[in-house]
Order: sequence, then C-alpha cells, then structure tokens
Amino acid sequence: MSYLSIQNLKKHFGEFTALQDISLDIKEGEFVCFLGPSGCGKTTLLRAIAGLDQQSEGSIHQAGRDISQLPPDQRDFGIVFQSYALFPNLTVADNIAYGLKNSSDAKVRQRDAITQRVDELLELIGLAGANHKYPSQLSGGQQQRVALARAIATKPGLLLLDEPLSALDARVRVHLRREIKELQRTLGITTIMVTHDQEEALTMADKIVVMNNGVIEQVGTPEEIYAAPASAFVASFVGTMNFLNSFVSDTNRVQVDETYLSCDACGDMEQDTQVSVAIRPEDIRVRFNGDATNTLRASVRGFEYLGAFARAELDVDGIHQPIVADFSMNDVRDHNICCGAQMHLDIPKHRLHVFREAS
Ligand SMILES: Nc1ncnc2c1ncn2[C@@H]1O[C@H](COP(=O)(O)OP(=O)(O)OP(=O)(O)O)[C@@H](O)[C@H]1O
Repeated sequence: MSYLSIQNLKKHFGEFTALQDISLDIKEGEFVCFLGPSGCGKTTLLRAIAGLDQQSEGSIHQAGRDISQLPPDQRDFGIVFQSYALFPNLTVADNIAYGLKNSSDAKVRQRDAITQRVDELLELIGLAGANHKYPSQLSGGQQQRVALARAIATKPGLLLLDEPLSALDARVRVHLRREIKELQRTLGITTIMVTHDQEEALTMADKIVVMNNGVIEQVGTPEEIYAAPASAFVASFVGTMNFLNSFVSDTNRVQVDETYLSCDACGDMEQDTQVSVAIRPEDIRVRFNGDATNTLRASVRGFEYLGAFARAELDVDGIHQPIVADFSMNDVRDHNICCGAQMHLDIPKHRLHVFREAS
C-alpha cells in the first residue's frame, strides 16, 4: 500500500510540457530522491505534490486522500527550500514555532506546548539553547537545520526537501546529509528530496527516481540504479561509464570495431542492431588466471592517481574508442601499472550493459 500515489501527472507551461505522464508510488517512511539534470522537472513535480503549482492533468493521493485539487495549506507536508527562507526578523524559536502558532489544533497552539516543542526540536537538530538567536547569527548549515525543524514542527506526514544542501559548502553538505538521513530514520517520516547531485541521492535515498525531460527514466534503490541502469541516460548520469558504439553480432556477442565481446544482455536484439555497450571503469580488471570471458590487450596512454585508486586511459587492441579503467592501488603496485605499461585485461560479461539507443 503506497502512502503517496501519483497517477498520470502532466504539467504544461503554455506550449511547453514540463512533466509527461508521471506515475509513481512512494511507501510510508521511505526516503525518495528525485534525481536528474537541470530542467528535467524535479522541482515541478515536488511543487505539484505540495500544491504550490497545480498539475495540468492527473491525480495525487496522500494516505488514501485525494489531494489533487487542494491548496497547499490543506495538504499535510513540511517543506525546506534551497535558500533557507527563514524569517530574518524572527528569532530561531519564533521561526520554528511559526506553523505551530497557526495550527488549527488548539492544543498545539498553547504557549507551553509550543515552548516545549521548540526546545525538543532544537535538541533534535543539535541547536539546543539557540532559541533567541536570529538567522543572521547562524551559519548556513545551522540555518538549514532550523528550516528543517520548522518543516517538521507540526509533525507532517510528508517532508519535502528542494535541494536543501546545494547552497552549503562541501564539508557542511556532507555532514548535514548524514544528519538529515539520521533524523528522517529516527522520525520515520516519508521524505522526498530533489537533487541534481548523484552522490547525495546515492548516499541518502532508499529509492531514487531518475528523471530526464519530464519523464521518469528509472525508479530503484541506489544499488539498482548504479549496477543495473535501465537506459543509457541513467548509465551516463549516475557514476562514470564507458560507452562503446557497437553492433549486435549474435545472441550473446557484440562487435566493437574489430573486437567481439561476450555479454549477457543482448538476447532479444536482432543481429546488426546498432547498440551502445557500456562498462564501468571499475569493472575492467587486470586479467587473472581464472576463466576470463573478454580478454583484451591494452596499453596505458594516460594515468592519474586519485588517492584510493588510479584511473587509466587505455588504448585497447582492436578497439578504436577511448576506454578508462579504475584500478585499486594494490593492483597498480602488483601489476606495475603506469603510463606506457602493456597489460591484459578482462571485462566480465555480466558487467557489460547493452543499450539500444546511442549514448
Ligand atoms: N513557471 C514556469 N513557467 C514556464 N516554464 C517553467 C516554469 N517553471 C518551470 N518551467 C520549465 O519547466 C522545466 C522543468 O523545470 P524544473 O524547475 O522542474 O526543473 P528542475 O529539474 O527542478 O531543474 P533545476 O535543477 O534547475 O531546478 C524547465 O524547462 C523550466 O524552464
């Protein structure tokens, strides 16, 4: 049973279609990320869920209630925007209490109850005692935590986060993403976060919704999205991927220039279909004496140390397209991998992805 159910949602801005027939189910307590490049429709979808922008067609149900036509104030959500959007003239406590003071529930509006709830929330976000400070006296990360506290103050069923970390510097961002994830887990609140940052989505989400040009390309766990991308777009947008223009040779083989590669994935494609074969840099291995499937001879044209691993640009015999491979530093030492080195490599066939469309 889904907590939030979106059915056949469309959104037009004049002639332009920002969302094309989006259907999506989100379970209670899930942390979902809408991930995609700028302009793909992530924010438009989030705003439709909040009622801030009415969809052109389609329906949205939350906890079994049809909220499609309701104004934002009759929906059950808290929201955090990219820019902190705190009231600068109100103290931290008054910012957090804002929704509580305007609650339709008289008990929630009681002064003692508000004071207690604000203290509880400040404790939760690690800012106990900051009640009387003003937003300008807080760092960006602290302001965003206050915005988060304000969003969850009334205990909404749904938390919406619109690029909440993108205005912060890298170190604060990494720290805060752990805090938000932990807070979400503790509260068990169904959460949707919009981001164009794949690392953010991979580390925080239970489920990632990858969007492109107003459509959903794939929905899956971070592992599924990374290991089994459903399209060339997803494969290229999440992580690093080599793409090789190829042809289907027979049921289990593709031809890349003068080289044949065994693969698991092209069973239903006709011979000579033009395809894009994709392989992650870390899935290319130095050949070991086991039963290798796709052995290639290569020389290292470029070599870059990246700390925990090294990235090598390869010239592969029989393939005239660039390929990069990532090697652990142990592999680098054991096999003397460096610029100009010659080596035998293996590409496990189950790690090859074959896409019909061009990359
Ligand atoms: N009010 C509007 N009027 C006209 N076009 C709009 C409006 N709002 C959004 N769009 C267009 O709809 C498309 C999707 O916009 P949206 O803001 O949802 O993208 P996004 O994926 O959130 O991108 P970003 O990461 O840059 O915020 C864009 O092409 C945008 O220009």
